[in-house]
Amino acid sequence: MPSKTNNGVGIQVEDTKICVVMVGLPARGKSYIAQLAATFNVGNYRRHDAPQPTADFFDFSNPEGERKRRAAAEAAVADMLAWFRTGGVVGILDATNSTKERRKWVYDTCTAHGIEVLFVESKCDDEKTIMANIRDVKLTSPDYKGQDPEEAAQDFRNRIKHYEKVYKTIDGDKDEDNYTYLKLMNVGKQVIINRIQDYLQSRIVYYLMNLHIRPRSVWLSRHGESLYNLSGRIGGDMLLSPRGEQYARKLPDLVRESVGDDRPLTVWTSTLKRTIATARFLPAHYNQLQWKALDELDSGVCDGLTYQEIKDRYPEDFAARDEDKYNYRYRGGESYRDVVIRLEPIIMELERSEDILIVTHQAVLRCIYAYFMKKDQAKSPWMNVPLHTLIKLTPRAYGTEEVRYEAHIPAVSTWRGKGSTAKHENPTPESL
Ligand SMILES: O=P(O)(O)OC[C@H]1O[C@@](CO)(OP(=O)(O)O)[C@@H](O)[C@@H]1O
Repeated sequence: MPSKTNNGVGIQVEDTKICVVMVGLPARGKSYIAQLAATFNVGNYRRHDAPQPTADFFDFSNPEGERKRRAAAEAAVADMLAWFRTGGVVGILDATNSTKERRKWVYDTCTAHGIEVLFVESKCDDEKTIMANIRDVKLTSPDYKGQDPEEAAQDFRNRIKHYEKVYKTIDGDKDEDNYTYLKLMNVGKQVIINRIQDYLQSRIVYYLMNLHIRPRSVWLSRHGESLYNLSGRIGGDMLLSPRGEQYARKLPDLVRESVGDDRPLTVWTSTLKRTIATARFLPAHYNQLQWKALDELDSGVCDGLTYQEIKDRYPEDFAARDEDKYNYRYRGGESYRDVVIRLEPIIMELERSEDILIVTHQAVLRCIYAYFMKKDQAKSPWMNVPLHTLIKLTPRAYGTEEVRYEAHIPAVSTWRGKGSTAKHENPTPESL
């Protein structure tokens, strides 16, 4: 019997481990979807042996190609199993897994190791989406690095043709009816769900059903420098300093420079004065929404104190927070882990949306940034996120692209190193 544990939101869940196995032809958004957890991308293993193969490598009647692709799949699965043994919970096996034989092998191997399998098939016959994916892959895949874009696109189309010859959709016939699977047709227009059995599987399905693979960007900004930032106090609901006010006035230009004039944008702020004030000069035709879930980490009894005051009044708490900043919960307040959990609806809505600009706070921004950049959430509380900087994140099949726009308006640093109570400390290179 599997044991039961608390999943951090107060719900008892079975101690399950799940391998999400992607299925589908190339250029159907699989790698894009798979960006979102610990991913074992068979292509990355194959590139050790065959860094930039042409399309005929993927011809299923090419024995050399077959052998190398099989070896890559075995290496990826072996590493994934080792990762599960170190405590991993949800792993993604990102490959085409386009034949029944390959799926059976993955299924048998995982279940023999006590790991549940959830197949996620992305089917798509919408030419526009496929072309956009081909363009994206051609621009970002290491397979085509340094190659002529047109030739790369043609070669990639030929590769897809080879896969089409052997590809079998998961059709729920007698061979595959016992599998747990989610089939997403044309980027979620139609969805088929088969044999979803437990809590974790249903959470993954809920999450995947909210994803889309259309191109979009997310812009992130902290509020302008606040009066509390100036005095080194945390939390509160203060207005902006004169330099913070300057940033608010400059933000529309920074946004225009990055977004362009006619692209529609939705702006999300927290419910606190400093983010609302920072967003107030943005064009009136941008939809603006305030989210309680974007409010700054609640510092409970320490709200409004400086780090020195916290250390003087609550020395044990100060030390405990430095010891484990991600899990430490302020008395009467929150931990970073709490913030990550309360951000779930925000992440879900972000995944459903097109272009969004979020004006929020240091702790919240660290968590959102870590999510998109696949950084370890447990390390994110020590990350430096400077004031007066607009960050543009664009999720792509092979990672999220980042561009930063600096307003060149001076602001204090609110970064703090472990053990320090300094008010405006300079960030260390590791924190950047
Ligand atoms: O978790 P640490 O590093 O203490 O930083 C979070 C803190 O960042 C601050 C600034 O120091 O956020 P904010 O951007 O909202 O002003 C504090 O209010 C908040 O408590």
